[in-house]
Amino acid sequence: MPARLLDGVSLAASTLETVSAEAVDFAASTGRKPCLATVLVGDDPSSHVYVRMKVNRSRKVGIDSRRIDLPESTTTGELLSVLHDLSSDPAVDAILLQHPVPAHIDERAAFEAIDPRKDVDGVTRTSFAQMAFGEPGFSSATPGGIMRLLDADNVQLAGASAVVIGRSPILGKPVGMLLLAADATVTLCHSKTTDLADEVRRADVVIAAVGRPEFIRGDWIKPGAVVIDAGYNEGNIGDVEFSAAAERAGLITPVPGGVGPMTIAVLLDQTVQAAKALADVR
Ligand SMILES: NC(=O)c1ccc[n+]([C@@H]2O[C@H](COP(=O)([O-])OP(=O)(O)OC[C@H]3O[C@@H](n4cnc5c(N)ncnc54)[C@H](OP(=O)(O)O)[C@@H]3O)[C@@H](O)[C@H]2O)c1
Ligand SMILES: Nc1nc(=O)c2c([nH]1)NC[C@@H]1CN(c3ccc(C(=O)N[C@@H](CCC(=O)O)C(=O)O)cc3)CN21
Repeated sequence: MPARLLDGVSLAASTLETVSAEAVDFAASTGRKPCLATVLVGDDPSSHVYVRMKVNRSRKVGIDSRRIDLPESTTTGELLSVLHDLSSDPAVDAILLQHPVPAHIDERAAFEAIDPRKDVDGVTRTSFAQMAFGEPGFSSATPGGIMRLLDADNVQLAGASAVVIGRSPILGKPVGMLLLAADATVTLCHSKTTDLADEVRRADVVIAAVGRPEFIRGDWIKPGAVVIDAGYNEGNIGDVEFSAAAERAGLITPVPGGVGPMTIAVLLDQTVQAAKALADVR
């Protein structure tokens, strides 16, 4: 029996209705809109597309954005200085540094230059620790979106075997922590994993976060499994071989229309939460 679809478009739309109402309330009480700064280093065309989507969506829900595009040749020191300035700028509530940065930049140092109170993309070690310990704080945007999708469909995670393919700092690793905090038995796979097919075959919940089109084969999927495809590759193609996987899965996210819209919804939700929290202490 073919899988049911997990609809990220409608969950994102309902989330953003609430976010938009909160942004209006914030503006009414402070006289300004919440403000998200996006920082992009280099000229990767798909990164520009993602940032543009985030900026457009912000505007629609009543969030201002400040776009900072830096050249490929930017040094770690220059990037840290931009991020420190944004962190101390009272007109900025939230900061997103687009991953990946060029290889010559120390990405971890850059993420740590973001004030954790403005870390709405959940990339600092403070946010990571909060996710790992199940404490309140900002989730990484995509992992947070994945958890909300699972929750909206009442997917049982306690005791489930969850297999994550990918361990990037913005996706695989933090989603692993959130699944663990939800009492799943978690396996994180990566490029050195010896038998990926074998790991995936055991999974009740599969999270694909590799960045390779249709890399996860449909016939690896355990019948009835929940398949979350976070991959977003050239041509709007996910990391899962969708049509074959949908024949076996119980529940599956489409690409587009699954995880992507939820990433932006969580980012903007957390932007309004950051603005409110900062306004209280300023
Ligand atoms: N929809 C959204 O909102 C959203 C958000 C973020 C990312 N994405 C998409 O998700 C995908 C992953 O993004 P990312 O930023 O996490 O990518 P990334 O930083 O390039 O990380 C990719 C991960 O996949 C692993 N990997 C690579 N080749 C592998 C192989 N042959 N077998 C097993 N694992 C392998 C890597 O392992 P090593 O660590 O060993 O190198 C790494 O951990 C991309 O398609 C990206 O566009 C979508
Ligand atoms: N720091 C950081 N945080 C991120 O969340 C992030 C990055 N970096 N780098 C790039 C990836 C890719 N991301 C995204 C975010 C949203 C969509 C998205 O909304 N996709 C829609 C399709 C929209 C369209 O193509 O028109 C979808 O339905 O999947 C895709 C990729 C977010 N990403």
